[in-house]
Amino acid sequence: MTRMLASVTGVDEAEIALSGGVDIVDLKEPKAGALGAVSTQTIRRTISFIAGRAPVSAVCGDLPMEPETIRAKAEEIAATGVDYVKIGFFPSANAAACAAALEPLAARTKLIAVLFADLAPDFELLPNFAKHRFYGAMVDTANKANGRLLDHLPPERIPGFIDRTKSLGLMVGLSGSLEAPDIPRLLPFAPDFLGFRGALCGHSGRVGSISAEALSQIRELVPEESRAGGASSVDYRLLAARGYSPGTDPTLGTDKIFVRDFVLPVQIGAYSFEHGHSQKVRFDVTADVLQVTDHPEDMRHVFSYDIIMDGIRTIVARGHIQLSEALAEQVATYILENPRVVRVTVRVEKLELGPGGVGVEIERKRQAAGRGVASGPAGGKEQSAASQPRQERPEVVRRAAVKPAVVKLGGSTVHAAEMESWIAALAGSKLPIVIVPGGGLFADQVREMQFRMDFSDTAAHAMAILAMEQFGQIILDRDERLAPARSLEETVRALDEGKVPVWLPSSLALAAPDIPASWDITSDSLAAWLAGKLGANALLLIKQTGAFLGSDTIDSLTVKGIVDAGFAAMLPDGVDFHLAGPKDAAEAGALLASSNLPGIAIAAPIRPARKAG
Ligand SMILES: O=C[C@H](O)COP(=O)(O)O
Repeated sequence: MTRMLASVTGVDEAEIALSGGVDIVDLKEPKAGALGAVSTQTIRRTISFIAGRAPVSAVCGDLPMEPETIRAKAEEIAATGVDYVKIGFFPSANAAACAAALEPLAARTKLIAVLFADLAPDFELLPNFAKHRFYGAMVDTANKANGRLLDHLPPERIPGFIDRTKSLGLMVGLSGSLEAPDIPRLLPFAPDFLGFRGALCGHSGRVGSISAEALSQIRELVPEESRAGGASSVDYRLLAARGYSPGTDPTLGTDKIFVRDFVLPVQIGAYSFEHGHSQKVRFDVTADVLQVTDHPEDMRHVFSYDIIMDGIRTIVARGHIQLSEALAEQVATYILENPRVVRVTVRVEKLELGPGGVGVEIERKRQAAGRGVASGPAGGKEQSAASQPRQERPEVVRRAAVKPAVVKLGGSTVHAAEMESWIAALAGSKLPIVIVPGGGLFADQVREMQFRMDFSDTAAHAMAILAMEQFGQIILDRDERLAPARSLEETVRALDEGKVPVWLPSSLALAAPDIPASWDITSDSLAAWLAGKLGANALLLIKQTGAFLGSDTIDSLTVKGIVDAGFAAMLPDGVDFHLAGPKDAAEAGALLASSNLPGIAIAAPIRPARKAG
């Protein structure tokens, strides 16, 4: 859930912020620069007034990037007892040294590094902040007269910043002259908080005073975490402005929100001559959006067309796309993730392949049940596992002392340099894990032989499972802390003995009635299946690609082919799903040794309530 941070100058404005339900009260003097500091006396008085009703942060000021200057000021601010200390990192060769100088303080106070979108922020500093035990990082703007955050950091670059910061275990925030229309554009990227000052001051501007009315408008656009123990005070009809619409008013109709003639340079095409450069592509999108009121007055009541354009930009920024159909499908999936959208038409047109345009137009609708993005059977040839009665977990699992995470190591890493580091990281995990080997190159050979020798999917499925065992033997061969596990009993025993079990799937998987013999079911789905059998807390898929984002969903990952077609239906409810790619290998060892999973968390699919039993 994204929290709301409000920058205030002292007790008076803190009172307005608290009354307005702000999640984090941030002390800052706007007249003294981008990160103008207030006096330590003001900080202490404000902390005393707030009395624990909300966390308090305070900024250190626009300081020169000198390690000793930064450290001394941060110590002074921390001594007031604030919950978070925000430190500005302006462009400097000393930035890394400044981060290092703060490590002793970071060990006892939550430090948040502030980078500036309008000052060419160096995101390569993010691993430094993590290394020196910072608590979080955020982006703000330094020159408040020079535009908003999105003017300097375009929407398509934000998911990468957020995902990388989160993957380093840092809290992540966005701010920088944010205004009401920016909020529905930024919430889909799931930052931990959005920071505001200017938008809270109404017409008086950020050096004026914050107003209760302006703050209330912003508050209603950032979904409020339901207060512990109390019912959420939020009117869910208003949450619809950001797509939070558990139950919109059925008496109201739909609006058509459209984007027309939106032309972008896109790397697209299956032909070799279409690779290595971009071509103009025109997008026409029309979304049927559930109304939340028939008297729209402001951003709380509308679905922003910016969300459509940001989604297209974000998808296009991921890299080369083979087919117009795949691009259209990804755009439709992204837009349908917003629960208020009930139908979307997407037209993708290449403009440079001839005198006219060529392309595709698709229409996709939301499934009526539950108005969620139904993730029904993933198109497997047989009945999907999700629709089959769940089998009871064996006694040995129910009695197991630990609930592991299941980690699938992609077989395509078998020839990659980082495979060794992945295996070492997994073998050294303090988090109880079970490794599921991918089929990778061995499974590719099965597909090729099936094409040449024309044997059945059933035979191919069995051979692909044996392919997983072949890669499993390679993994086992690399580290003595690993142990083979063919049954649930062997898996639990290995965990109890402090070993890391490597699942050799043929015994269990070939006998399982709820695993269809289909190419829709690969090691992704089998890892999800095992997670269900073991009652795992989490499932991590380690991929040889990094072409995914925290804003991805299981549906979008399926469309992109990053998870297999059966995965959505096979993933059990309640299992946290994570994805990691090559860039996560470097930090994986440290994270696993500290019982953390590498990679990024992917939102659980919205599923119609499953029938009990
Ligand atoms: O982090 C919060 C900042 O104080 C935001 O201030 P601003 O909205 O005026 O850029």
